[in-house]
Amino acid sequence: MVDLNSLVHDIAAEMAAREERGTVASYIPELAGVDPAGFGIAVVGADGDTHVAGDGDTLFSIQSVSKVFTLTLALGKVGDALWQRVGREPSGNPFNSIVQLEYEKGIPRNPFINAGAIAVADAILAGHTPKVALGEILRFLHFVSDDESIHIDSAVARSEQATGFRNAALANYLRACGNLRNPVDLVLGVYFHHCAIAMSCRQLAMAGRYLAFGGRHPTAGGKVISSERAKRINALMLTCGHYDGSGDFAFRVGIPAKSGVGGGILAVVPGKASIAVWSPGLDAQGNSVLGSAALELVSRRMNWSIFGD
Ligand SMILES: NC(=O)CC[C@H](N)C(=O)O
Repeated sequence: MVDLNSLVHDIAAEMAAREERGTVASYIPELAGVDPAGFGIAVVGADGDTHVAGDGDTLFSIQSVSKVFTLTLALGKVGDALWQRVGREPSGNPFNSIVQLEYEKGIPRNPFINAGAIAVADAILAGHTPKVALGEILRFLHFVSDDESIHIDSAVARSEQATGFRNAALANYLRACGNLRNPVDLVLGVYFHHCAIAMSCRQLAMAGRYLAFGGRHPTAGGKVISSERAKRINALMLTCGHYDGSGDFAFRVGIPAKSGVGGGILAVVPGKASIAVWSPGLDAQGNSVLGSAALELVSRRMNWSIFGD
């Protein structure tokens, strides 16, 4: 049996020595200054044991990883009706692509590309103020991670709000197609702020437990969501969680996971573990280079690919 604690420490040491680290996202000015040397990992197992190594307690911008949590909330609010406004297919296009949205008449391919997540933010906003909607998102994260300290990094939110012209284009196009019910600027405000939530690998791995363990909240008891819904969110993470890199990630790692341009990845091994990794250097698809490499090692050493031993 592989000792998980030594494995995460071995991986952190190996990643610290790697030279090929990718490029830090610079299109959000506030993220451009993040040190590419960072690497963190945290694994929470079915027994509740937590293993953390490297910079696993360093806060980073979770960016698109937040879309897993907003999807969970939106499904809780509107149920399967959400699928009339957002699809469930991999996009095969960059996360901020505009072309497909016009071809497909304002119905985003899936809830994890930007257009889909903006429609999801609209479903959560649903006539509330952005402040109330964001409070709900944060409360959910506090609950699932057992950690009340999780907050929004307002400098990152402001930075993206000032430069997020592509996202504004996507939101306006959704609105033009009747797939946005609230004012564009309010929906974008919710979207930019939930992307700007700061978390550590430890907090993120804790937050992912409900997806790894059949919708259950391991410490509070009871269900966060049904096991059916957890299964389906995991399926979307596998097929769409890494944008146009999702196929390659499934091939190499074989675990449902969601990435963000802050360099974080939340990975869910059903029944076995919730894992978070972070390293800010990205590949051409906007996915963490070392984060993916670390998950590939974990998957191989633990035999955790969902596709077999
Ligand atoms: N892939 C990502 O993490 C993108 C999220 C980022 N906030 C954006 O909208 O561009």
